[in-house]
Amino acid sequence: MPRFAANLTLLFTELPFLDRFEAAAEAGFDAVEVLFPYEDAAPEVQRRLAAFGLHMVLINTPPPNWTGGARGFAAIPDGQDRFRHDFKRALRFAHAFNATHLHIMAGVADGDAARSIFVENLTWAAAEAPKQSLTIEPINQGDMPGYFLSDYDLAADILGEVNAPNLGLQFDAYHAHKITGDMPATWKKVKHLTRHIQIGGLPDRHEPLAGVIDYPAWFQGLDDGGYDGWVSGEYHPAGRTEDGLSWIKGFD
Ligand SMILES: O=C(O)C(=O)[C@@H](O)CO
Ligand SMILES: [Mg+2]
Repeated sequence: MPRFAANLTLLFTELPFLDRFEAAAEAGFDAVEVLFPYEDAAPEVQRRLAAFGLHMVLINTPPPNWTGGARGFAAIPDGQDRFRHDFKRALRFAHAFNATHLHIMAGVADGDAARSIFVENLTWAAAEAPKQSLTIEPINQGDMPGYFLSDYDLAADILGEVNAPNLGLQFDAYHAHKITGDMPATWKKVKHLTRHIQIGGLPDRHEPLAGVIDYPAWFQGLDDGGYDGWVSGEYHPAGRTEDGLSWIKGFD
C-alpha cells in the first residue's frame, strides 16, 4: 500500500485543530498535512508533530481569508508583491515544520496576463527556495469557481516552461475526476510530473472507497508503478473520521 497521510484541515474536525495530531497518530497515520497552518503558533504545531511522531507532508501558501476570500495570489497580475511576501512567510512555516511540499496557490484569475505572472512567480519562487519541493494543483471549477489552474494540460505546459527541479504537480484524484471525467487516464498522462497525491471519493468528496473511482485498484497500480510519494486523504468524512478509515488498512 502507498504511504498515507491525513489532511488535518478536513479530517478529525470533530476535534479542535491542535488535538487532531494525536487523533491522526492514534488512527495509524505517520504523516499529516495542514492547508493553512497560520493561525496557531508554529512552535505549538511543531510540538504536536514531535510528540506524536508525525511528519508534515504539505502546507499551502496563504490566502488572506479562506472563507469566501482570495484563493491565492501567484497568478494574480497585480498581486505580485502580496504573493512574494506571503511566499516568504509560508517558506518560514514550511521550514519550521520540515514540510516535504509547499503548495503554491494560483488564485482566481484567467487570461494571458495571469498565465505569464504565474510562470514568473513560480520561476522566482523555485529560485528563492531551491531546497523546498513546491507544487501546483489543478482544482475543479465547481469547487473553486474561477480558480486559474483547473486544467492538466495547462499545468504540464507551465511546469515545462518554468522547468525547475523543485517544482512539480500535486495530483488530487478527486479534482482529476471532476475535471476530466477519467482520473486513471489523467494519472497516466501526468504521473511523471507528480510529487504529491491527494484523494477523496466521488461525487461528494467523502471517503476514498471503491466506487466511481476504484481506489483499491488504483492504490495497487501506484505500488506496481513504483510511486514513492505520499497519498493524503483530503475529504469530508461522511460520519466520524475514525469510522471511515478502512482505506488506510487495505479496505478491511
Ligand atoms: O482544494 C484542494 O484540493 C486542495 O488541495 C487545497 O490545497 C486547496 O484548497
Ligand atoms: Mg487537493
